[in-house]
Amino acid sequence: MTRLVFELIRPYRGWLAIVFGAMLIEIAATLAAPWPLKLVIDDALGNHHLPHWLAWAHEYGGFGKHTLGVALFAGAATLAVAAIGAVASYVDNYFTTSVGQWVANDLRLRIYEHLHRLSLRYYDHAKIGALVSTITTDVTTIQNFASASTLDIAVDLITILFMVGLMFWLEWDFTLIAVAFTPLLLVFIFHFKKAVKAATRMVRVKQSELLSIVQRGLGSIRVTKAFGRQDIELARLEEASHATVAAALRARQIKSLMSPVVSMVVAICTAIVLWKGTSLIVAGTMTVGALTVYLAYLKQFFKPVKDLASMTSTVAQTTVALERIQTILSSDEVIKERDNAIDPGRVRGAITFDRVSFGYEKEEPVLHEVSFAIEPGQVVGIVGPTGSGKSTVLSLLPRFYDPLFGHIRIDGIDVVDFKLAALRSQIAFVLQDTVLFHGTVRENIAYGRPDATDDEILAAAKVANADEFITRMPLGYDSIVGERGDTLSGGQRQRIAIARAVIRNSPILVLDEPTAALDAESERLVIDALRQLMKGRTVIMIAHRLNTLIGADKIIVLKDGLVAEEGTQEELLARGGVFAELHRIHHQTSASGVAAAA
Ligand SMILES: Nc1ncnc2c1ncn2[C@@H]1O[C@H](COP(=O)(O)OP(=O)(O)OP(=O)(O)O)[C@@H](O)[C@H]1O
Repeated sequence: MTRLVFELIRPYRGWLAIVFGAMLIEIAATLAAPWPLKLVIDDALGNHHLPHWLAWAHEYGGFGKHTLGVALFAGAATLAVAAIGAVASYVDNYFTTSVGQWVANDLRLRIYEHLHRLSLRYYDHAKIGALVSTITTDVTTIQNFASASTLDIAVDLITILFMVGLMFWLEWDFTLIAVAFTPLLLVFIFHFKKAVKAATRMVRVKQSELLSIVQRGLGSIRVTKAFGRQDIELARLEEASHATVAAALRARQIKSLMSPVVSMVVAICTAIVLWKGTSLIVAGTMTVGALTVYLAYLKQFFKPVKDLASMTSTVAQTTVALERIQTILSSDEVIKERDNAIDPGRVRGAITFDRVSFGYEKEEPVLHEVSFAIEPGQVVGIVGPTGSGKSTVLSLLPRFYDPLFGHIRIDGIDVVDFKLAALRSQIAFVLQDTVLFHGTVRENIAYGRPDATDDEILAAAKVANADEFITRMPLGYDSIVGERGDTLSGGQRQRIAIARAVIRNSPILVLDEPTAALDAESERLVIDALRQLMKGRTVIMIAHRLNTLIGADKIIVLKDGLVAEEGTQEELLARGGVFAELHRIHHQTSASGVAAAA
């Protein structure tokens, strides 16, 4: 974690040096502030002359030659000290805020970039709400800390040291009594730090859970409404919200003890100083001015101590935030690219699976030694009962996951030897349910290739049978779709997805039953568009409904993660195995469906 902190602040060390300089000046100003008061009490009102160490001031405008001259000097000194302190404080604030903002910016980008590099395996377990919470709240906590307290702790410690030094110089024995309670305070603060940290961590965990629940609940609002289960969602939120309140109150309870304890210690020390100081003045061994400086210091001496005490909670929050960020950054479930990875340019599209075994969890294999070969330009259907591993086979091809054993090759090159971007650019997807991003239709089509020209986008939409409905939209290609944009029908979304794939122009096309959710008319339009898209490409398509195996040259039948059969439709039917059985069930259900409808 320390490494992370150093990495984060390294680019800003110049600014931090300025901040540190400004803070030292502030400390000097703080230490100097009570001295003019001492001058007024001891020298203006007392012996009417500046002390000998200020003799130089006699030369200037009569400062110090008479009572009011001393007072004038004290006044001028107060102003000068305040002005220097104010400038230093401005510089300090300006640069610390900048450091805070930029550190937060760097962190956000770094986490988001890392999240994008993580493999889908990571997201099988991760809670998106918690990740959102880290990239927003935890980063803001660090930003606030960096802006407000980065060097405050160091400065507080330095101030305390200097003050104790000066107090010893003024009256050492007296100081010993005054600060005798401080170690007790430090022990107290140290012990509380641990409790505060644990409580803070719990608060953040509960807050993240809250966000996850809201995110999940709103994400599935259609289902919730359809089943009228708002009460369950509300109850879930209520429970999490109560847990958050309980955790926050527990943390508050611990933190609330800090301030009163410190205040009591301050009061005890001040009482001792007042009592002992007065007796010293009466005995003539101490001046009234010295006691004033002493009391001012004592007040200021406990301010940093108090700050440090209250900072324990800020420090705890920051440490917890850093821990949570570090957990994300250190998760290395990344699909790794080899150092000597290659970009072979456009492939021809030959695909081989060579004894590929895979499981989402190591102990639960989903694919067992799956082997098959696909020629460039072939159309291959993958069929099999539900849960047999069809989608899994497809997600291994672009390396969403890596196989546990075996090799997947494209044009004879192992997919792990490709540069990731090069590998993925060879493959276009049209899936069952297409996600449209918030943006124009144009941008959504160009998502397949951001540098596509308007003409290319138009041509792709035409091939995808999408141009006709897009031009009928009020703003045509500039209509906003996706989240909170115009809603499109399932068939229209699929045709935009096909246009996306057309524009990507990849040699390999992966279809995961893109017509599954469509009515007959939309299905006809989409299949028509797909036929156009499939021309000249290697196509792997998953088919749950066997009639969607449009013009497949070959069918691979999976069962329980094994390749059960392979061949053309005719061959497989003739064989009377798994495929023939699926075919029989399929026709039976279609027939009974037709009978029921009749
Ligand atoms: N992300 C995941 N994490 C853990 N297990 C998974 C994950 N995705 C799928 N599985 C499991 O892997 C097995 C194969 O799933 P897969 O989705 O590949 O089958 P499928 O043949 O495509 O099924 P369907 O026809 O229902 O879509 C199933 O047992 C499934 O529960």
